[in-house]
Amino acid sequence: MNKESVVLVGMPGAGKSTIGVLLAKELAKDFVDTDVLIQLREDKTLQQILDETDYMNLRRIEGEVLQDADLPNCVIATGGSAVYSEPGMARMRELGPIVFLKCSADELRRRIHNYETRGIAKRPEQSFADLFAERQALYERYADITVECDAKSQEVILSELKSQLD
Ligand SMILES: Nc1ncnc2c1ncn2[C@@H]1O[C@H](COP(=O)(O)OP(=O)(O)O)[C@@H](O)[C@H]1O
Ligand SMILES: O=C(O)C1=C[C@@H](OP(=O)(O)O)[C@@H](O)[C@H](O)C1
Ligand SMILES: [Mg+2]
Repeated sequence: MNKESVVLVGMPGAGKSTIGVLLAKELAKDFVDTDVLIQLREDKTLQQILDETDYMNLRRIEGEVLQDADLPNCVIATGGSAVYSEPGMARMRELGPIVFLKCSADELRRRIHNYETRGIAKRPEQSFADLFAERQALYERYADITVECDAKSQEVILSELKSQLD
């Protein structure tokens, strides 16, 4: 049996957590959301971590969680800021292919209306457009597979993703 994992990366709102669960079910793999691993390890919500410290601390913790990940045979939904940790992403690559769920800025704005309060690990004054541009390059750098997700149902994305994995 193939014990490889599949790692999903992309902007907040790209669908990593929701598509990840569906993909895990279809591939008969476990599902892990690294945001949940961070919260369990810290015994705090992501928002609490951001409120009590800062975005760099959240990124640091996320990097450690990714580096320590022992997650064979899983679909792994990472947080949008996972790509700031080079060692964390190196560990993800050991576990399996990295899939970039790619959405345009307009599509993300349609899906997510609470960018200021959603707990994004960004500089306080950083605009969404600036964050989008900065991150795009990082997702592209790490992606083995890219799935364009604009204006597609979750079912269509899932089937395109599965055929690219085959
Ligand atoms: N293909 C899609 N089309 C429209 N909305 C979607 C799609 N995929 C996910 N969503 C919605 O976008 C929001 C963010 O999804 P989520 O899986 O939490 O993203 P992420 O984990 O990448 O931040 C959710 O409300 C989800 O239902
Ligand atoms: O992009 C980000 O900076 C973040 C995205 C969140 O995950 P999702 O991408 O699943 O929303 C979560 O990891 C954290 O709040 C920071
Ligand atoms: Mg998520």
